[in-house]
Amino acid sequence: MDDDLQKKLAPLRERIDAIDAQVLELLSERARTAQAVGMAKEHHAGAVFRPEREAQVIRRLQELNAGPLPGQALSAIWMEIMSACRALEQPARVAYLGPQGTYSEQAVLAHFGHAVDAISCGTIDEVFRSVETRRADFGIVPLENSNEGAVNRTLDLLLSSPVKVLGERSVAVVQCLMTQSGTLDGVSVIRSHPQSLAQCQGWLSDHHPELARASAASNAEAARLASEDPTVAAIASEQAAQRWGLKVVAAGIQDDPHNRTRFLAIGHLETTPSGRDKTSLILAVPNEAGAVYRMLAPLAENDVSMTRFESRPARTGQWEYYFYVDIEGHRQDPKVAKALAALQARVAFFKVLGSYPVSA
Ligand SMILES: O=C(O)C(=O)C[C@]1(C(=O)O)C=C[C@@H](O)C=C1
Repeated sequence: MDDDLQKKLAPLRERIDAIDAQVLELLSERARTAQAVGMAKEHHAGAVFRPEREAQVIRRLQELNAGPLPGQALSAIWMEIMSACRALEQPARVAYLGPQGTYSEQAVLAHFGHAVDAISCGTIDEVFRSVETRRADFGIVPLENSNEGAVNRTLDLLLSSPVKVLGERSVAVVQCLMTQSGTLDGVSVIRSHPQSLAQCQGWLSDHHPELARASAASNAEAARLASEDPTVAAIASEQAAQRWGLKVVAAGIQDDPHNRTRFLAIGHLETTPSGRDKTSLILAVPNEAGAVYRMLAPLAENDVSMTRFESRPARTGQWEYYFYVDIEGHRQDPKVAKALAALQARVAFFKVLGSYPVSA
């Protein structure tokens, strides 16, 4: 390194070393305090994971932040700090739709941090079952993709399962084309999950119309197959490329650059209000004129905003539907409680999936 630069860097790096020592001291102090919280909770049989508290910690720091670190960086750092502190109290077991390297795994890490026991499941049903049987404390399930719409299996299982929704997490989908060599030489087929192939079909037709496309059980599985066969290219996340030792040929090849998938965190917890929450419901009304309008009137009358409305056939063969509705606010907020009480009195089916903090 050039001498002048060395001279300038040495004192700055010394300063960084000193600051890191201070940060470490404070982090250790924070961790000891979290352990004390853990002991108090154990004494009172309180839950270790408190989603509303974690949301408040991050929102407060976002407000205090004067830069230069961007808010997103702060959230990611503090998520990991809380994850590590939480694990000192008790490590969370989180079931997700595997294998490793899927966007579901990314959602686990973004929502709970890295200090968790992540349990890879083969199907969305298995994620629910793991939580129901308490093999896992929590689960992460895909709910909807901004291009492809709702994940119907998740909607159906939310209807039948006793688990609660306790959080949401949106993950940017950045599809990458990857091979063993980092080129497409000798490649004859591109493999991925059908939904991912659909999300990249414009790019594939423009750039590689000559290559066959074949489906795989998941993107991560496609990456695994590519790691074993030089004639296979996979479309998957960058994490999957790392996991399977593949090189990225092209990144961000999805046709919609804003493509995102929203996941739900499920478990047995009831959250308390965090100050900015939403509530997810499933409703059904008799199949008659004006029924949906009447069903929703209590929301408007109580000034409660609806942020999502999705229907799913009830499979009675009668053209009846279940409605999946998200509203702003926590079920314990007075105006939400009032709206829900009025709503419940008017519908044929009423289920509160959960109230939980709006994700940052
Ligand atoms: O405040 C608590 O209840 C804690 O256990 C501490 C803490 C944290 O590290 O800040 C850790 C885990 C909880 O999910 C929430 C917050």
